[in-house]
Amino acid sequence: MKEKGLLIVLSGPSGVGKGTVRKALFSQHDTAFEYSISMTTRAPREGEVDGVDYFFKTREEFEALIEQGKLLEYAEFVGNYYGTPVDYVRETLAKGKDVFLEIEVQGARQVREKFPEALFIFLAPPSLSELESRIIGRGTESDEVIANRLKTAREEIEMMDLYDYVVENDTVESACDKIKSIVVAGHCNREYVAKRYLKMLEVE
Ligand SMILES: Nc1nc2c(ncn2[C@@H]2O[C@H](COP(=O)(O)OP(=O)(O)O)[C@@H](O)[C@H]2O)c(=O)[nH]1
Ligand SMILES: Nc1ncnc2c1ncn2[C@@H]1O[C@H](COP(=O)(O)OP(=O)(O)O)[C@@H](O)[C@H]1O
Repeated sequence: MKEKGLLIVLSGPSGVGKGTVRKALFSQHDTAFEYSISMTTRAPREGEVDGVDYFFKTREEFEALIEQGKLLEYAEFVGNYYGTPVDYVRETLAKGKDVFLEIEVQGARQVREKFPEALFIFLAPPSLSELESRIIGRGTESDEVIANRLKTAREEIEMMDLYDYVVENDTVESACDKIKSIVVAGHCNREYVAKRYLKMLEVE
């Protein structure tokens, strides 16, 4: 029987480039993991498609999903809910496929508790001033929101030590390469641990 797939969690502070790196990863043909499309109550942006970018839900629908235990994790971020559909994740892992989550840090902490065997990757900015430039450069927020995001980002960065790996988002291309290498290493480690156990069983 094929072994269960690996759950990969990419997280990091707001504005570090999680969405950008995730989109770049999934535009590459040799990316062998499956992206788990999140649920959200935020309104679709221009060009976003329901069931492709997100599953767009009303607050009532989202709260019903929480009550029914349909979410592996969820968090409220800048006034909207975001969450990961648990059935998709479990079914895909059971098929032996790797599943990739791109989520903010509160959600990642919940996954850590429920799926301690997942591979946790923290995307870090080259510096705080670079993070500030990226948040400002995105041009989507007011000065007040930017100041708030930066304060939150400092707190989010402090959560870095909960992760297995830190990847610096220097260039998008190099961040993608590093993430792929970590996933390969994650598989090798699991194989190594499984083989060691098998050996132990033979001895006993
Ligand atoms: N906890 C959690 N966070 C999510 C999920 N999906 C997306 N996010 C995060 O929600 C934040 C806001 O995403 P979005 O509204 O698309 O705006 P962005 O700031 O342009 O990426 C980002 O930090 C995403 O990583 C999810 O399923 N769960
Ligand atoms: N490696 C990078 N170098 C320069 N700018 C980047 C890089 N990665 C992302 N950005 C830019 O930083 C901003 C924030 O990226 P985004 O993907 O929206 O972050 P997040 O999803 O973590 O909130 C965007 O304007 C994006 O184009």
